[in-house]
Amino acid sequence: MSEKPFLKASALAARRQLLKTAAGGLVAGLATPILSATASAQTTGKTAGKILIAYYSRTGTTREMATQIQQKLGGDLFELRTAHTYPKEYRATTNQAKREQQERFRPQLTTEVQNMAGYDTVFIGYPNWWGTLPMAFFSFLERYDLAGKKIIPFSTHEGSHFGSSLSDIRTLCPKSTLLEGIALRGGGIDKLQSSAARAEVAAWLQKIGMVA
Ligand SMILES: Cc1cc2nc3c(=O)[nH]c(=O)nc-3n(C[C@H](O)[C@H](O)[C@H](O)COP(=O)(O)O)c2cc1C
Repeated sequence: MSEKPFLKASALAARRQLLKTAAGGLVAGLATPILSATASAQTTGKTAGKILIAYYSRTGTTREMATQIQQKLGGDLFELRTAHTYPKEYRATTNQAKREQQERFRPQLTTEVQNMAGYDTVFIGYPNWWGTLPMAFFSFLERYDLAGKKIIPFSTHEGSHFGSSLSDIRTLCPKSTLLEGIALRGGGIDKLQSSAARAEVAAWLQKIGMVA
């Protein structure tokens, strides 16, 4: 289950991203295609209709971050799920994911956002997979029109930080405004539930002006 193999593989991408971030900041522009439909969104009611927290998580680590964000801000939690599945075994999953990335596969999503037009801010949360977003998020960002919305990325990883995901988001969503995100080293749900990790998430939300 070790994710250490990714440290080397993605170190370059992470470094490139750091340089890009330092040079250009994290602000960018828009999105692509559309849709809306049935929901798997839940709401606390505090900020219903304004903030969407969309996430993909295979083993629950990124879900934990999404939940913490919702606890702080309210908004609607939305989990991306796919029609196809991944093997239980870690290495088999990474192999499948690698093939999907090489083939630019777009998984079919089985959950849908009911009214994307109603959201001003869309958090997108994902584990770093082979240096970028899981392919399910490519499906998502190509499917919904996020033009004019704020996109706030959050990610968990095992050494690659955001990898090249931020530039991939900019490419997919050129008319959205990409705010500063957070990438936390995963290491399992327990680690993300620690007070240190919670404090990091809270400080980041404050820094980007989402909480007073
Ligand atoms: C298919 C796959 C590819 C991965 N690729 C990377 C990677 O390139 N870099 C990295 O740091 N971690 C990589 N990881 C580790 C995950 O990003 C990390 O374990 C994450 O916290 C898992 O989040 P989740 O529990 O929400 O699924 C990969 C994991 C999987 C399953």
